[in-house]
Amino acid sequence: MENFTDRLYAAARPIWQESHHHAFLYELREGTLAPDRFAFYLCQDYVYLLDYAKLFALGIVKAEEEADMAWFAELVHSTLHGEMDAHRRLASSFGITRAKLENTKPSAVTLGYTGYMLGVAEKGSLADLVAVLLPCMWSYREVGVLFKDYPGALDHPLYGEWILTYASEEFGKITDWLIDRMNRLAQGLPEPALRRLEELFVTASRYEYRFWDMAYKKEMW
Ligand SMILES: Cc1ncc(CN)c(N)n1
Repeated sequence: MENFTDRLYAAARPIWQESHHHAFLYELREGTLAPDRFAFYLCQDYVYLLDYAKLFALGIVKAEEEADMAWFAELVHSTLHGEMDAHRRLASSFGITRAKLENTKPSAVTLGYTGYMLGVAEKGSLADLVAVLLPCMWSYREVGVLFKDYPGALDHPLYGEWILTYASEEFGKITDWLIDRMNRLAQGLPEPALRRLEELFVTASRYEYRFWDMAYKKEMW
Protein backbone atom coordinates (compact mmCIF):
# COMPACT_ATOMS: atom_id res chain seq x y z
CA MET A 1 0.00 0.00 0.00
CA GLU A 2 1.27 3.47 -0.80
CA ASN A 3 2.31 5.79 2.01
CA PHE A 4 0.13 8.81 2.70
CA THR A 5 3.16 11.01 1.98
CA ASP A 6 3.33 9.55 -1.57
CA ARG A 7 -0.13 11.01 -2.06
CA LEU A 8 0.98 14.35 -0.59
CA TYR A 9 4.05 14.40 -2.81
CA ALA A 10 1.95 13.68 -5.93
CA ALA A 11 -0.49 16.46 -5.01
CA ALA A 12 2.24 19.09 -4.51
CA ARG A 13 4.65 17.94 -7.22
CA PRO A 14 3.47 20.39 -9.93
CA ILE A 15 3.96 23.30 -7.50
CA TRP A 16 7.40 22.07 -6.38
CA GLN A 17 8.46 21.57 -10.01
CA GLU A 18 7.35 25.08 -10.85
CA SER A 19 9.43 26.36 -7.92
CA HIS A 20 12.52 24.55 -9.29
CA HIS A 21 12.06 26.45 -12.55
CA HIS A 22 11.35 29.78 -10.88
CA ALA A 23 13.92 32.46 -11.77
CA PHE A 24 15.09 32.67 -8.14
CA LEU A 25 16.11 29.01 -7.92
CA TYR A 26 17.18 28.76 -11.54
CA GLU A 27 19.58 31.69 -11.16
CA LEU A 28 20.73 30.50 -7.74
CA ARG A 29 21.88 27.15 -9.13
CA GLU A 30 23.44 28.89 -12.15
CA GLY A 31 25.28 31.22 -9.76
CA THR A 32 23.81 34.29 -11.52
CA LEU A 33 21.23 35.36 -8.93
CA ALA A 34 21.69 39.06 -8.13
CA PRO A 35 23.15 39.45 -4.61
CA ASP A 36 20.48 41.99 -3.58
CA ARG A 37 17.74 39.44 -4.30
CA PHE A 38 19.52 36.77 -2.24
CA ALA A 39 20.14 39.23 0.60
CA PHE A 40 16.44 40.15 0.58
CA TYR A 41 15.61 36.44 0.74
CA LEU A 42 17.98 35.87 3.68
CA CYS A 43 16.43 38.68 5.71
CA GLN A 44 12.85 37.53 5.05
CA ASP A 45 13.79 33.93 5.66
CA TYR A 46 15.40 34.84 8.96
CA VAL A 47 12.16 36.24 10.38
CA TYR A 48 10.28 33.36 8.76
CA LEU A 49 12.52 30.90 10.64
CA LEU A 50 11.95 32.67 13.96
CA ASP A 51 8.25 31.84 13.60
CA TYR A 52 9.02 28.42 12.16
CA ALA A 53 10.92 27.57 15.36
CA LYS A 54 7.75 28.55 17.29
CA LEU A 55 5.82 26.07 15.18
CA PHE A 56 8.12 23.29 16.39
CA ALA A 57 7.65 24.57 19.93
CA LEU A 58 3.89 24.15 19.41
CA GLY A 59 4.70 20.61 18.31
CA ILE A 60 6.08 19.99 21.80
CA VAL A 61 2.83 21.33 23.27
CA LYS A 62 0.61 19.18 21.00
CA ALA A 63 2.70 16.01 21.33
CA GLU A 64 1.40 13.20 23.51
CA GLU A 65 4.49 11.01 23.30
CA GLU A 66 7.82 11.80 24.91
CA ALA A 67 9.72 10.74 21.77
CA ASP A 68 7.80 13.35 19.73
CA MET A 69 8.53 16.03 22.33
CA ALA A 70 12.24 15.21 22.10
CA TRP A 71 12.19 15.41 18.27
CA PHE A 72 10.38 18.74 18.25
CA ALA A 73 12.81 20.09 20.86
CA GLU A 74 15.64 18.98 18.57
CA LEU A 75 13.95 20.78 15.67
CA VAL A 76 13.65 24.03 17.67
CA HIS A 77 17.36 23.75 18.45
CA SER A 78 18.51 22.85 14.94
CA THR A 79 16.47 25.72 13.46
CA LEU A 80 17.79 28.36 15.88
CA HIS A 81 21.38 27.08 16.00
CA GLY A 82 21.89 25.16 12.75
CA GLU A 83 19.87 26.63 9.89
CA MET A 84 19.83 30.17 11.33
CA ASP A 85 23.59 30.04 12.05
CA ALA A 86 24.05 29.30 8.34
CA HIS A 87 21.85 32.32 7.52
CA ARG A 88 23.86 34.54 9.90
CA ARG A 89 27.10 33.40 8.25
CA LEU A 90 25.80 33.98 4.74
CA ALA A 91 24.26 37.33 5.70
CA SER A 92 27.56 38.56 7.17
CA SER A 93 29.15 38.00 3.72
CA PHE A 94 26.70 40.62 2.44
CA GLY A 95 27.49 42.97 5.35
CA ILE A 96 24.14 42.22 7.00
CA THR A 97 24.39 42.13 10.79
CA ARG A 98 22.47 39.86 13.13
CA ALA A 99 20.58 42.91 14.44
CA LYS A 100 19.48 43.80 10.91
CA LEU A 101 18.33 40.23 10.32
CA GLU A 102 16.35 40.19 13.55
CA ASN A 103 14.76 43.57 12.82
CA THR A 104 13.63 42.70 9.30
CA LYS A 105 10.06 43.81 8.67
CA PRO A 106 8.20 40.77 7.31
CA SER A 107 6.74 41.07 3.81
CA ALA A 108 3.08 40.33 3.03
CA VAL A 109 3.97 36.80 1.87
CA THR A 110 6.18 36.08 4.90
CA LEU A 111 3.45 37.25 7.28
CA GLY A 112 0.79 35.35 5.35
CA TYR A 113 2.77 32.11 5.35
CA THR A 114 3.87 32.15 9.00
CA GLY A 115 0.44 33.39 10.17
CA TYR A 116 -1.22 30.57 8.24
CA MET A 117 1.03 27.87 9.69
CA LEU A 118 0.84 29.16 13.25
CA GLY A 119 -2.97 29.48 13.01
CA VAL A 120 -3.32 25.88 11.80
CA ALA A 121 -0.93 24.65 14.49
CA GLU A 122 -2.68 26.53 17.31
CA LYS A 123 -6.19 25.41 16.37
CA GLY A 124 -5.49 21.95 14.94
CA SER A 125 -4.16 18.53 15.84
CA LEU A 126 -0.58 17.26 15.78
CA ALA A 127 -1.34 15.77 12.33
CA ASP A 128 -2.44 19.23 11.09
CA LEU A 129 0.75 20.77 12.45
CA VAL A 130 2.98 18.20 10.75
CA ALA A 131 1.06 18.47 7.44
CA VAL A 132 1.47 22.25 7.34
CA LEU A 133 5.16 22.32 8.26
CA LEU A 134 6.28 19.33 6.18
CA PRO A 135 6.55 21.09 2.77
CA CYS A 136 9.03 23.52 4.28
CA MET A 137 11.47 20.78 5.27
CA TRP A 138 10.80 18.35 2.47
CA SER A 139 10.77 20.78 -0.46
CA TYR A 140 14.05 22.38 0.71
CA ARG A 141 15.68 18.97 1.14
CA GLU A 142 14.57 18.16 -2.41
CA VAL A 143 16.07 21.41 -3.72
CA GLY A 144 19.33 20.78 -1.84
CA VAL A 145 19.71 17.18 -3.00
CA LEU A 146 18.76 17.92 -6.64
CA PHE A 147 20.82 21.09 -6.96
CA LYS A 148 24.03 19.78 -5.43
CA ASP A 149 24.42 17.48 -8.44
CA TYR A 150 23.79 20.21 -11.03
CA PRO A 151 27.05 20.85 -12.88
CA GLY A 152 28.59 24.01 -11.44
CA ALA A 153 25.85 24.63 -8.85
CA LEU A 154 28.33 24.48 -5.95
CA ASP A 155 30.86 26.78 -7.62
CA HIS A 156 29.37 29.98 -6.21
CA PRO A 157 30.83 30.16 -2.69
CA LEU A 158 27.66 31.50 -1.01
CA TYR A 159 24.93 29.87 -3.07
CA GLY A 160 26.89 26.62 -2.98
CA GLU A 161 26.99 26.79 0.82
CA TRP A 162 23.24 27.44 0.89
CA ILE A 163 22.61 24.37 -1.31
CA LEU A 164 24.82 22.16 0.88
CA THR A 165 22.92 23.19 4.05
CA TYR A 166 19.75 21.65 2.62
CA ALA A 167 21.51 18.66 1.05
CA SER A 168 23.15 17.78 4.37
CA GLU A 169 22.69 14.46 6.12
CA GLU A 170 21.48 16.24 9.26
CA PHE A 171 18.73 18.12 7.40
CA GLY A 172 17.80 14.88 5.61
CA LYS A 173 17.52 12.97 8.87
CA ILE A 174 14.97 15.33 10.41
CA THR A 175 13.03 15.54 7.14
CA ASP A 176 12.81 11.73 7.04
CA TRP A 177 11.57 11.68 10.61
CA LEU A 178 8.81 14.18 9.76
CA ILE A 179 7.79 12.17 6.68
CA ASP A 180 7.59 9.01 8.74
CA ARG A 181 5.68 10.82 11.52
CA MET A 182 3.17 12.14 8.98
CA ASN A 183 2.55 8.61 7.72
CA ARG A 184 2.01 7.24 11.21
CA LEU A 185 -0.33 10.12 12.15
CA ALA A 186 -2.38 9.54 9.00
CA GLN A 187 -2.82 5.82 9.63
CA GLY A 188 -6.47 4.86 10.10
CA LEU A 189 -7.83 8.37 9.46
CA PRO A 190 -11.01 8.55 7.36
CA GLU A 191 -10.84 9.98 3.82
CA PRO A 192 -12.24 13.47 4.69
CA ALA A 193 -9.51 13.89 7.34
CA LEU A 194 -6.83 12.79 4.85
CA ARG A 195 -8.21 15.24 2.28
CA ARG A 196 -7.94 18.02 4.83
CA LEU A 197 -4.29 17.16 5.57
CA GLU A 198 -3.60 17.12 1.83
CA GLU A 199 -5.14 20.59 1.54
CA LEU A 200 -2.88 21.91 4.32
CA PHE A 201 0.17 20.40 2.63
CA VAL A 202 -0.73 21.84 -0.78
CA THR A 203 -1.48 25.31 0.63
CA ALA A 204 1.88 25.41 2.42
CA SER A 205 3.54 24.30 -0.85
CA ARG A 206 1.81 27.19 -2.64
CA TYR A 207 3.20 29.55 0.00
CA GLU A 208 6.67 28.10 -0.64
CA TYR A 209 6.33 29.03 -4.31
CA ARG A 210 5.13 32.51 -3.38
CA PHE A 211 8.12 32.93 -1.05
CA TRP A 212 10.60 32.40 -3.94
CA ASP A 213 8.60 34.79 -6.07
CA MET A 214 8.42 37.43 -3.33
CA ALA A 215 12.20 37.17 -2.79
CA TYR A 216 12.99 37.48 -6.49
CA LYS A 217 10.80 40.57 -6.84
CA LYS A 218 11.90 41.94 -3.43
CA GLU A 219 8.20 42.48 -2.85
CA MET A 220 7.09 43.91 0.50
CA TRP A 221 3.43 44.89 0.05
C1 LIG B 1 10.35 29.82 3.37
C2 LIG B 1 11.18 28.68 3.84
N1 LIG B 1 10.70 27.42 3.70
C3 LIG B 1 11.48 26.37 4.13
C4 LIG B 1 12.72 26.54 4.71
C5 LIG B 1 13.52 25.38 5.17
N2 LIG B 1 13.46 25.23 6.57
C6 LIG B 1 13.14 27.84 4.84
N3 LIG B 1 14.34 28.13 5.39
N4 LIG B 1 12.38 28.93 4.39
